[in-house]
Amino acid sequence: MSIVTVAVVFHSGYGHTARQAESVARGASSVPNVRVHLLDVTDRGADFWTILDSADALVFGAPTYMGSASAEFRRFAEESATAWSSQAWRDKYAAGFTNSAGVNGDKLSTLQSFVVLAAQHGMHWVSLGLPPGWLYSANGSAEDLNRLGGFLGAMAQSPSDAPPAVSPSDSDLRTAEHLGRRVASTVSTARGREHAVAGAPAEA
Ligand SMILES: Cc1cc2nc3c(=O)[nH]c(=O)nc-3n(C[C@H](O)[C@H](O)[C@H](O)COP(=O)(O)O)c2cc1C
Repeated sequence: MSIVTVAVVFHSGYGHTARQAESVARGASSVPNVRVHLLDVTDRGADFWTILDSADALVFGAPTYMGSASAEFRRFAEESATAWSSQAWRDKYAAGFTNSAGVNGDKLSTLQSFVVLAAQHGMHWVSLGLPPGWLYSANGSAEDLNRLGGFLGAMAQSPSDAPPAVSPSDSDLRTAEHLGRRVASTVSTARGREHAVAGAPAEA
């Protein structure tokens, strides 16, 4: 069984989205034969772009600032034009997550910007794959997975006066963990199929 690699590439100004990123990484790591890299766009090692170019999947994460991804993440996105020019990320898998203070907070706008970024790179988008929780049912609770009801990716909410030690909530972190697991499983299954097809005897 070959190893697949998932890179979680994120920005966090004050530490809340970093907790979400760690949860995504934990979920991806729970899938066998998966190697995970957790990469902060503002703290790059010399091999930052090499890791991204060689990963099977990239999970983009940023806080929602003024209705879209933070400027630091946008800088990274613009710098990825170099990878775009050589189509280095074509046919990789992509997914995304965001966190903001408002329950809505225009988080969808941030996730949509990640989808467009992935599409520009020719990547395959992996959705969250969870039904909406909480207020979607009279029996729902704030402890539900996907309590914020996103479909494109994992959403989290951190009240402005709550430190990262206590926010995002446990349910939002479990939702992020689910996303990481889903991306890693999706890539593992897809790469397994590709190997099976490559190894199959040619038809007569
Ligand atoms: C410049 C700035 C703009 C923000 N804009 C929004 C926003 O549009 N919607 C929202 O709900 N929260 C907004 N917030 C709140 C942050 O999204 C929230 O505090 C988040 O938890 C910060 O994540 P971080 O600790 O990873 O930076 C904004 C915060 C800052 C500093």
